[in-house]
Amino acid sequence: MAFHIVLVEPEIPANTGNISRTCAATGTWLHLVRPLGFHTDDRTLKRAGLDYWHAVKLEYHDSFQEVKDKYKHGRFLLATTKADKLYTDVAFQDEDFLVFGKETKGLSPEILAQHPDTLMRLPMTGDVRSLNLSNAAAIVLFEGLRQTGFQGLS
Ligand SMILES: C[S@@+](CC[C@H](N)C(=O)[O-])C[C@H]1O[C@@H](n2cnc3c(N)ncnc32)[C@H](O)[C@@H]1O
Repeated sequence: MAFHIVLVEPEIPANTGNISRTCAATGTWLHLVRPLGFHTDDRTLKRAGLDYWHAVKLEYHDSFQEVKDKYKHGRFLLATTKADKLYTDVAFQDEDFLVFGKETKGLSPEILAQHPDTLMRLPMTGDVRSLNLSNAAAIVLFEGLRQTGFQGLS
């Protein structure tokens, strides 16, 4: 049993590398939806993931729809600055799919419209448009892990 992180068309290799390390440390699946803004042998990607890539449960997909078709019974929770609901008000469940958008544009209006009831946002103040992708993913994932009693190894 584990959470799933879905990155839709990620562009910056260091962000995906950081998230891969977080996934490896927590037993979380990582789903990368193409097109990716980097080659999978990118040095920055590898460096950010350190030598933990072998421990990542990794899948590639050609579209977000492909993820949904494969995991028909999955619950997809979408992180977006455009949500009303705070991520801390979500009751996370083991096996949830936590979905994040690309660095420049976020999730498309079409994808957001498919899941109007499961959008969540991280609170922000000031003129900042958004948080860094890998920070947003880690914050949401660890809230889900906290709620579901993840203890890790001592
Ligand atoms: C760098 S942000 C995308 C910024 C994009 N300009 C936008 O406005 O959506 C990359 C991804 O991180 C997540 N993210 C960043 N900040 C967030 C926030 N405050 N609330 C929810 N998700 C956030 C979202 O999934 C977003 O698609």
